[in-house]
Amino acid sequence: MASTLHSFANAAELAANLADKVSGALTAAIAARGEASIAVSGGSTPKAFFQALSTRDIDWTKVTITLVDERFVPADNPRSNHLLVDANLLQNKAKAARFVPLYQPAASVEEAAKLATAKSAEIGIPFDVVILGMGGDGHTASFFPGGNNLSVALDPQTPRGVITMDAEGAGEPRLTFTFSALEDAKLLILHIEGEGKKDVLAKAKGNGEEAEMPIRAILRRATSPVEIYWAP
Ligand SMILES: O=C1O[C@H](COP(=O)(O)O)[C@@H](O)[C@H](O)[C@H]1O
Repeated sequence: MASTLHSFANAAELAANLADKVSGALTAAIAARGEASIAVSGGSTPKAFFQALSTRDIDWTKVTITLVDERFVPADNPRSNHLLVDANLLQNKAKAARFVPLYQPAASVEEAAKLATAKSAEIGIPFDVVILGMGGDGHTASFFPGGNNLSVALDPQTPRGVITMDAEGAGEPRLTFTFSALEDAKLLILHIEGEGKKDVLAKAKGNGEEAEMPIRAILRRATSPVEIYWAP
């Protein structure tokens, strides 16, 4: 599917424009179905966008928020994506939203993935909005190059749900939605910032294996168009 690049002068401008775009999509979903869903990424990039979105005038009581991926750490761990969402998105008007975490306090990450799959199955499909990030190694969600479960994660036949991922570049064991759960979002965004990530994106758009740069799976095979939001 095609991708479109939206470039902004700076991160603040990007955050405001992306918050407007997402707010419009969530509001339209609520008008059409009475509810809306959004899966967001963690990492360092989305903070300003989360803060902008949290102030938007949406009927947040009808919005379910989840994560595209998470570390297998509890929500009070500084590396938790849940913590980032709590501190920056589940604030202001967005405090009224429902949050479905991927981390579950289970004995193993495999057990947590099963529990997260069951809990997230209650969210309507496809997601109304998915916001992906991208690492400098070309990973997105927790689709890491060299990941032990990468081929399963990227296989379009793998059912929607949450699976585990171990990879050298990942730090902790990870929980991630599968490609099949993310690729058909009604609004599919790739949010990246910095010249370095623009270079990584250009490389990902070139020839090469998906396993080498898993973002390629999204750029090449997502059934929804990919809206790329970039600022220096
Ligand atoms: O590990 C992760 O990293 C990516 C990118 O993070 P960033 O710090 O470079 O913005 C993120 O999209 C993913 O959700 C997160 O778990």
